[in-house]
Amino acid sequence: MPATVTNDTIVAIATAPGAGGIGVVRLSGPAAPAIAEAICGRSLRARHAHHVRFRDAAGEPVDDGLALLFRAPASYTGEHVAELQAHGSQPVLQLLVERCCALGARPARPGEFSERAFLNGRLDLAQAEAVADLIAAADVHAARAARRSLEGEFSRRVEALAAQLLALRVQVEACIDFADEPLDTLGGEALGAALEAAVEAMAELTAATERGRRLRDGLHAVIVGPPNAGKSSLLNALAGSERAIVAEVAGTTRDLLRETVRVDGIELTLVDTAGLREGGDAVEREGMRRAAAELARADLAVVVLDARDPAAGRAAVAEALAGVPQRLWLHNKADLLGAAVEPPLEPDALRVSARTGAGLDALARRLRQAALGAAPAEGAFSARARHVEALRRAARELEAARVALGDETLELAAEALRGAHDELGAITGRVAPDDLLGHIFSAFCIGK
Ligand SMILES: Nc1nc2c(c(=O)[nH]1)N(C=O)[C@@H](CNc1ccc(C(=O)N[C@@H](CCC(=O)O)C(=O)O)cc1)CN2
Ligand SMILES: Nc1nc2c(ncn2[C@@H]2O[C@H](COP(=O)(O)OP(=O)(O)OP(=O)(O)O)[C@@H](O)[C@H]2O)c(=O)[nH]1
Ligand SMILES: [Mg+2]
Repeated sequence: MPATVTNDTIVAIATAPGAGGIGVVRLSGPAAPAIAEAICGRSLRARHAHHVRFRDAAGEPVDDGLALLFRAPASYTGEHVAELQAHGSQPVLQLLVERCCALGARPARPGEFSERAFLNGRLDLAQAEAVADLIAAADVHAARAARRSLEGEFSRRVEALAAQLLALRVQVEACIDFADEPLDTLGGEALGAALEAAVEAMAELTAATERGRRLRDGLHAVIVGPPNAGKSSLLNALAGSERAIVAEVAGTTRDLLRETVRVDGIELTLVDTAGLREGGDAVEREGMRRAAAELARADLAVVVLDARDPAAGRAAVAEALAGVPQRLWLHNKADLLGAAVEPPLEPDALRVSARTGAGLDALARRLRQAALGAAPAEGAFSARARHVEALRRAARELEAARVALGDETLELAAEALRGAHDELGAITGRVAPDDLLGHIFSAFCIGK
């Protein structure tokens, strides 16, 4: 664990900027009690609310409010913490911060309170990230999920898997010590079974973490299809306003158009793209290139075809779809279908009309399913792309361990298992390089 200087005392306004009913200045560090007591002009009993006058250097009252003292280690950061709860006036709060600094505190960096909570073992890294995600949550679903991660739901699952991997490492290391004997006689079969179980647990946790990541970041869905199929019309229908230009001529959309829309409580980044077809002028070809690049990063491709001739555009998009994790096929302009000539619909496709709105409810449900996966949202925890990536790397290491075990190259298996174990450690911060911590905490707001 990286050691940091925590013999200094930090201070920041903990409440949001702007005028408010109440505003809180928070101090953390060894001098927090003395600084707060100097400003309040009296001693403070830990975990008691005192109604006091906050005074400046000249003894003039700055404001009256409540003072709270938390003695280490029973505080958010694990250090001495003091709070001056004043009226929510920015000038008053700034005066109080300046006074704290004159008395020996220094302004906190973004996320520094939570960083200290992490460094003092009050929160692990995934929990500290969940604090920031809770604060930034866009809706109650995301907030509830962040709350579960803050409570340690995600961390416990990561740690359970890490314990499984540790047990495997111990077994493999033990076998290495008896390298002269064949693996069979050393319980190689049980080892293989334990590794399979870990692979399965890893896959399960990765899927749940993916869902948690989508709860936090939303689903990145890219609308693609042949020109004129109604992609821009669909974006407008889902966004509820005329964001994109719609026109009868094919090749209307050239550039990417991004919209954040909420569908059924899920945040979606929807991206409208240029229609894909052979040929086109230079601008249109650039548009198609951008569409393909956007697709390569998508969670979901929403493929829009013309319901009257769905086969027509399919070939043009097929190539671009390779590698996209999920696809949703739409036959748009259903309103133009005469009942008698309906072309058959493939099993997973939806028939919609961006013009009349028909089928858009069903589409919303499918988008929600795509975002959350098949599992219900109950019990969902929030997670970040960083966590998903670490789990993916861990899964690759496990795969390498499986191959190595099959080859009876136990040193390689041990090495791969160690790699997988360390990846999990980086999620909770058990193994955390300094630059990772700096990266994570600097994205917090000041005062958190
Ligand atoms: N006024 C105020 N409200 C706040 C915070 C705060 O710092 N100040 N929080 C800050 O983010 C959150 C609450 N988080 C907190 C976490 C731990 C402790 C604390 O004193 N923990 C001790 C005692 C445990 C107990 O008695 O429950 C400990 O863990 O040992 C306080 C607040 C949200 N609301
Ligand atoms: N009848 C009917 N017309 C539609 C529907 N959706 C789109 N259109 C019409 O189809 C034409 C093309 O729509 P756009 O939304 O611009 O199609 P696009 O796929 O974005 O086209 P490009 O940007 O050129 O690739 C317009 O004239 C729309 O009004 C629909 O559901 N029903
Ligand atoms: Mg368009």
